[in-house]
Amino acid sequence: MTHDPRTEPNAVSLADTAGTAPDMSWFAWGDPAEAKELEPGLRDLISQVLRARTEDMPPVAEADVVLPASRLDSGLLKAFTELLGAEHVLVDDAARLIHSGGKSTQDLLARRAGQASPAPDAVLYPADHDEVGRLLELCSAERVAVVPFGGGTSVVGGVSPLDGGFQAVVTLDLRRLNRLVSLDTTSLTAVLGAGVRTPHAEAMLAEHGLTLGHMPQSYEYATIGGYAATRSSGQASAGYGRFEDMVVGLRVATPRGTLDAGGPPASAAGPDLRRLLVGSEGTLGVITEVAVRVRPVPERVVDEAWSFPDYASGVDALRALAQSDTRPTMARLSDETETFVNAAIGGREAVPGCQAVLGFEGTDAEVGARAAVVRKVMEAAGGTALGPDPVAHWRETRFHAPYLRDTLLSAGILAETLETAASWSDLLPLYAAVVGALTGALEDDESGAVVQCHISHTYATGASLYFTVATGAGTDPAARWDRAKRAASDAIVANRGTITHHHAVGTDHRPWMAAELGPLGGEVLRAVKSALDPHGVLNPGKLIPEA
Ligand SMILES: Cc1cc2nc3c(=O)[nH]c(=O)nc-3n(C[C@H](O)[C@H](O)[C@H](O)COP(=O)(O)OP(=O)(O)OC[C@H]3O[C@@H](n4cnc5c(N)ncnc54)[C@H](O)[C@@H]3O)c2cc1C
Repeated sequence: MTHDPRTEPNAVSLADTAGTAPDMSWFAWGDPAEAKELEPGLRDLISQVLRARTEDMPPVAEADVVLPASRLDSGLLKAFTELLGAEHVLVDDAARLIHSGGKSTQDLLARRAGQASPAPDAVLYPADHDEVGRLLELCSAERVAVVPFGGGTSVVGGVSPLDGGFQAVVTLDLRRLNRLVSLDTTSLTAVLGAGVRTPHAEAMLAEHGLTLGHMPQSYEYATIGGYAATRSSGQASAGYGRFEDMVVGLRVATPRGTLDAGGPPASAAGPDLRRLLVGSEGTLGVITEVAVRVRPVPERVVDEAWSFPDYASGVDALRALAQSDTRPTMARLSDETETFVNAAIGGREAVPGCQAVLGFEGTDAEVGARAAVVRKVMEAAGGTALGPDPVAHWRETRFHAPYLRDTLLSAGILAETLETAASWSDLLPLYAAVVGALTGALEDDESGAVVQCHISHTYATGASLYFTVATGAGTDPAARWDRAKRAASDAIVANRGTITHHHAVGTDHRPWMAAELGPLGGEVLRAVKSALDPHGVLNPGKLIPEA
């Protein structure tokens, strides 16, 4: 991404604002105080439904977590300290523990049981692009593995500090790259530091009446660089697009130097390098700045829920919307099981069939008209309008689910998610295959399983499927989930789904990447990596399939 002087007259430079939320808990999502204990009656009911004997699974005390000793030798420590300053090179156990992995259920199970291995040998906090560049040159020369770390919300092992066989591994926490670098109010673009978390980005943009409109469930902690590195998708993707659609340009530090990609609104100058770097998950370089498209803060939000007799008719309705010119900003459709479970959790009477929630954001003048056109499409597809209340309930509770997962884990119940996407023609067979694979892998003497699903991202040619699974933890919860995840991933690949729609690849989806890319596709990625990262120090063991 180039800093074009032609945009300078409109560029607004802001002071370096801290804006960083506190670290998340080492064993849970966010602030563990938010994960309330499960009421005994509710726990009995869930155990009965799951046919599981549940036992408490409290986390060990932090002092009892086993961390491998730091392997950083005095020469490396001195070199990092000279580069960043001593206060930005941490080798203490508390910093290494928080950076020992992401937030998948497997990550949480391991840490709750007292295992934080692997852990980074040091956590480094560079201040800007140049420091990141110099660190990468040093790590490449010294053969030290580097793991970029944004918010650490990866659920696929993306931030696991694997050393790739090198002498040491360091985690690069990018929180100090936290500025709104520039804002072009004519072109409606903003350049944001990679370490900016979403609430901070939105607060800085709101001062100018602007918004990014990217709201994944992890938005409180996830960062701009992390979104670009993983091709994230937010809850209002129908209107605002996926994060990659918002990215206008990128500045990336690599062991070989700086790569600037993108800038102009469109180009025919060969393959789009911006697209190559978006989704590269820290394996090709460290994203330090992202230029994004921004929009005016919506004047009005209109919500409407709908019910459909069954999932198939709801899917048809969402397809009709996605293929029409007039679309909502947010569209989600729960299957029968999720519709029932959501109503039960919310203490509401369940509507029969499936529930869809739609949201419209925009100007006063256009939102109502758009909602009216969409209403006709929903009615023609057999939907019954339920009014705005169910959507209001979803909006109130939508960011609480990660805390519920922690509550359930402490009570001996696994609740985990996985996702995929496919064309409209393949969607329902894929849905049935994944539900079958998960229940087949999990239903046993130890427990039954509840598998529910929703569509939350729609496109003209297809949609995503997001599965939530609840099952008793059993005697070996990690092995139990591993079995289920493998069965689901095999079913996804066999039924023409993508191995991931928005969670990214990391370590967990890597075994299925050869099937996703084909042999030549894998070779292309390996060739690009060896051009940018000749010694392979960047995020080893992630994303790129082995030869
Ligand atoms: C409860 C929960 C809900 C979630 N909901 C959603 C959702 O709705 N939509 C969605 O898309 N995802 C979701 N996720 C997944 C996750 O939040 C996203 O993948 C997010 O984009 C990660 O951002 P992060 O800043 O936390 O990145 P991290 O977790 O820190 O890193 C993710 C990957 O990107 C790399 N990386 C990070 N920053 C950089 C950088 N600056 N340069 C190069 N590489 C980098 C890391 O090395 C790693 O491989 C959810 C996760 C959780 C735990």
